Amino acid sequence: MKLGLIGCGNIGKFLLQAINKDELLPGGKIRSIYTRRKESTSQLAKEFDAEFYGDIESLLNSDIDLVIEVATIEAAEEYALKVLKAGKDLLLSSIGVMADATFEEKAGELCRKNKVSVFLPSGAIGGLDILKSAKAVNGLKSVSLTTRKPPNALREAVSLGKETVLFEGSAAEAIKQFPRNINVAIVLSLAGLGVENTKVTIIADPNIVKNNHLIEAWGSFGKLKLEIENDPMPNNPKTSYLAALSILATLQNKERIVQIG
Ligand SMILES: NC(=O)C1=CN([C@@H]2O[C@H](COP(=O)(O)OP(=O)(O)OC[C@H]3O[C@@H](n4cnc5c(N)ncnc54)[C@H](O)[C@@H]3O)[C@@H](O)[C@H]2O)C=CC1
Ligand SMILES: O=C([O-])CC(=O)C(=O)O
Repeated sequence: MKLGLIGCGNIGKFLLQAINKDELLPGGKIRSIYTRRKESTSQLAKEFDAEFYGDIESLLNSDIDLVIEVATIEAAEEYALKVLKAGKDLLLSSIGVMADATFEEKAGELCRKNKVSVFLPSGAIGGLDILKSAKAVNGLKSVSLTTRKPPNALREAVSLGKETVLFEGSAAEAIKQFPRNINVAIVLSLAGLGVENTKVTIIADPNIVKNNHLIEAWGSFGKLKLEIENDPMPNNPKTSYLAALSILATLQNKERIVQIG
């Protein structure tokens, strides 16, 4: 698998180490990287035997077949469709971009036309397999997500003395107000009841140090209650380590003949 990266912060560096150094994706290599930070990324690219490109067109013209976006929703909005137009598969970490139905439709059209795919990792949560199974017979009735993070992992590091509910509403509204923090709500919506019908609560809790996500759902299958207590990435408390792991796992799974789940 010949891979390109858009963005190279915490998750990007994790992938460089895991794939190019630790060889955790057999036959896979990150060959090309695009960010807007020429100095620091060129240095990183050299260290991990990849090529730095200062513009997206050059990245897309390089010898890669799948692009991993690990930047921001804004970057995903700007570049995702270009990736598909260029005939490359796309893996998105900023899944919030898919909350926009028009964007999702355009991406689908390009995938069909160019015979490419979009991969959406489960990110910092789990339980998507259960929602998908429940939905198979339209038997899913309710899905909610309660995200609880330390204040420094939320927004522009809110400073609060006590537990505070910052948001209650739909996943569609949550991602508008918290584009850096709640991509998980959108992947949950896509697997389940959609962005308008997935309920989200975001709590800043000064008494915790981990990123906590509680998923509750019910339907004709029964009831689901799944709580994840995520260790944060060492250099970015906003991002859970599991989000980075899930990208690597998605790439590993793509190569498997026996598909699990
Ligand atoms: N699906 C999920 O569960 C989760 C998804 N995420 C998504 O992953 C993204 C990356 O996370 P981290 O690596 O921790 O963030 P980070 O802030 O450490 O790194 C982001 C990188 O993207 C680059 N970047 C920003 N805008 C860009 C642009 N327009 N063009 C090119 N590069 C650009 C930055 O220079 C930086 O290198 C987050 O912004 C978030 O959207 C994060 C956590 C969980
Ligand atoms: O990493 C997490 O816990 C969740 C997150 O930031 C997101 O979904 O954007």
